[in-house]
Amino acid sequence: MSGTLVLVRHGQSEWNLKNLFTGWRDPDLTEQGTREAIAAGTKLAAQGLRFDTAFTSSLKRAQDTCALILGELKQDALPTVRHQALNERDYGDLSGLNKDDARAKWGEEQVHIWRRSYDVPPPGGESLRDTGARVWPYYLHDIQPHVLRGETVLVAAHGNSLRALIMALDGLSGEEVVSMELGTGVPILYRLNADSTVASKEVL
Ligand SMILES: O=C(O)[C@H](O)COP(=O)(O)O
Repeated sequence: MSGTLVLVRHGQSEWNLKNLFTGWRDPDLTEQGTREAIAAGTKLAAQGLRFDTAFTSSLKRAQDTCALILGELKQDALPTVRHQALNERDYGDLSGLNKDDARAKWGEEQVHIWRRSYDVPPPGGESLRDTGARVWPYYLHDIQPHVLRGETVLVAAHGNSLRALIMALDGLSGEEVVSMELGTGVPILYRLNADSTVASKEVL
């Protein structure tokens, strides 16, 4: 057995609440989102976890989630690496649009394809495959080595950047990833084998 990898999608953001496509836009957490991040930290503390390293994106909602989790663990001073490779999928021209308005304009099915398919990008934005093409190399080069050294590593990021990472960790196909949904502030705990394969996965 090697180390532990904890993935957490940020808590509810102001734009999640307003039902807007967000992507690389940078809204704050809502009060509920703040509570969700703190609750994630409480759950991780109850597991007896202590982090050795933390990674987050260049966007506030993930950074604040990361800091709130570390605060719950009394690990506020833990150095945290921020990198845009972990940012949300770029929603391109959909960014800032209301999701229901988009469904009214382009149809339920088209919007679902843009939101959940593996390889169809929203107009001017990234497909999940495009997102994975930046997330996975960053994971392999910058994050995985810490886990393989036996560390406990936190990654606080976004719905689709984490879907891309989980797709690769779990070996899911492009069809299988369509039905994967990640809740805000729900920690997913992976233990890895020394050969980097997944030993266990638990949704907390
Ligand atoms: O960028 C966004 O709008 C959300 O963070 C994720 O949105 P989705 O669930 O529509 O992919």
